[in-house]
Amino acid sequence: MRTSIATVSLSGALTEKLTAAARAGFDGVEVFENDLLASPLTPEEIRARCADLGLSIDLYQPMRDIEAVPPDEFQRNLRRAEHKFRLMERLGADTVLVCSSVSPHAVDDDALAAFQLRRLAELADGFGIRVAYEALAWGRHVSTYDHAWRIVEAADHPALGTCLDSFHILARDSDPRALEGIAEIPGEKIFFLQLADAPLMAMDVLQWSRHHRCFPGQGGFDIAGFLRQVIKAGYQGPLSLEVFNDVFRQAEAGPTAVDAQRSLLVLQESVGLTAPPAPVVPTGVAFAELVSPDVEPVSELLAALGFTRTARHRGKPVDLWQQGEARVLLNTGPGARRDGTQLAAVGLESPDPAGAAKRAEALLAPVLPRRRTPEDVPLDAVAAPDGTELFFCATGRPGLPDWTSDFDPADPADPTDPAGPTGPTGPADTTDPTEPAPGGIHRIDHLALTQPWHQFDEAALFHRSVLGLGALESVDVADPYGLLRSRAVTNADGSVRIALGVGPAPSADDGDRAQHIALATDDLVTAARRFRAAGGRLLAIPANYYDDLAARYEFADGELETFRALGILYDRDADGAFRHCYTETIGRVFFELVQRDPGHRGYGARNAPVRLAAQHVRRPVR
Ligand SMILES: O=C(O)c1ccc(O)c(O)c1
Ligand SMILES: [Mg+2]
Repeated sequence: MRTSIATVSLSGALTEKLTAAARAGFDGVEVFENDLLASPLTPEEIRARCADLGLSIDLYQPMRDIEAVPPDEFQRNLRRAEHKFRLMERLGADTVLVCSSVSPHAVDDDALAAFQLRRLAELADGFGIRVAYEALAWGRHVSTYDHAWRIVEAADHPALGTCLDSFHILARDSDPRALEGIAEIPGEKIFFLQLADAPLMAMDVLQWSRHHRCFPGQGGFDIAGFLRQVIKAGYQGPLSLEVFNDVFRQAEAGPTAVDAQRSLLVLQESVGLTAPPAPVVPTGVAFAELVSPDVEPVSELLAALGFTRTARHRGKPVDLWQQGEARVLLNTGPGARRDGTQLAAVGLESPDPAGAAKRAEALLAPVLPRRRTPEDVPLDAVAAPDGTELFFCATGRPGLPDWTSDFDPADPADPTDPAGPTGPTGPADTTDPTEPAPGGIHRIDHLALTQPWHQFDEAALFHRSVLGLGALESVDVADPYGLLRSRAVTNADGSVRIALGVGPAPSADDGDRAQHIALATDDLVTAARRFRAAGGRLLAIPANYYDDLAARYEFADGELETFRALGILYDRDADGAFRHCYTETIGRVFFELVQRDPGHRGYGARNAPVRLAAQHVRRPVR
């Protein structure tokens, strides 16, 4: 179906909004009156700009407080409407949205509302304009779609139809049975369809609508179920996004428009209107790639964690550090000095790397060049919204490009290999790095990626739709200097877990942009002791935390004291326990050691405030 977006959904001046919408592939726009009023362009110039960009103006909106008013006031409303119809003629817009009245002068009289809307439609018809009547969820007398439709039906004029807005409908009643009436409306009388999702919240509906709408798939409403009813009705018009959102108002229009278009691509797929390449769900984490100008401290940290430097990239300053199935690439190339230490790329084990990249491309993810240099193995990779590069990997699978082919085993005898095979801390370790010692690390448990403040919802939708991961509920975590939101996306067996976070506020502070790599062990106490014995420093946790743990859970003799001594945090639910501890932070990055009971699906969210406070203690005061 055609796609459209309301200018109110994007930030910037009208021309910036239009450009962003066109670039993201929208077919049309709803011009919001305020955007037009504030524009230095004449209506004719706006019309021409839209035409140049290949955008139709699908709706002009809103017209307010028209119907069910005393006759003299209605006359003034008609005069106001006529002005707007002339404006729309100049603009080349043929449909106007009329919201149900919120005026204290409006009376509760459907017959009067129908009569006056019919008069308005007669006037509009003379200009070749159609009127789409929408029930605002907080309308004074008309607040439901079925009520608005009854009035439109009673008015019975070809230039009068209804506008369905998913927010107003689902915010009032999301029971699937309440939506069945939509399919009963003749499709040609649904003049317009506005789509918006929203997180489920208990708050005043007007505030909810004006500040918290989001794109389909980013909130808690069943937009697909709603859309199925609209399609059943026979609606033929555009799918138009109308999203009032405080974050999107501030964020750059270009990426927001892409996020918006992606939401519609996914929505259309979910109701069977389109069939893009299917998601190829990743089956594991092949590697995490750090870029760092600080090769020594990072190498020392990896070595203390029990990693062995097993290989080096043939063409680039990239080392592979390995332990069990956990692989960390340490890239000290040119980008490192510019960006400091950060997690720049993630290798995801993929059953079909090329298919995964096709899916990503179809959903507007930026596809990265397959080869960085002519010698490199061609790898499929895309950029996530935060810029993290996602490589679709086929590690050790014959017949498919294997990233490990770009690496040569580290050679202990090679005098040009300054770090030596185990890094600067020690001699060659002759044990097999794929066989972790007791208390060793088996694999990457999860990756935690802090998103730019305005891309949290986009990131969750991206990882779900592009990668086919499932999203858990978002959790709020108190940080001493603000609130952190976190939402995990995972595959079904938990072999890929990514915790997406967003920091308290826009800030240049590395701590607020922290990323971490959580490493799985079967024996955290031993792992923590070994790390310490190898010179590693664990994040110290306050004694108060352990007093609280003692109150909440029963521990075996001495266990709590051991946790206290090592800085081990503990959480438990019906699915088992989660034990974890943290290393110090280098640049944006720290490591977590995790011992997860098999059924446990959490990330220690309950402990996060304590961990965050402890990390702040170690950072300079602002
Ligand atoms: O919040 C509002 O006033 C408003 C205006 C126009 C709409 O289409 C809408 O859904 C809400
Ligand atoms: Mg609306």
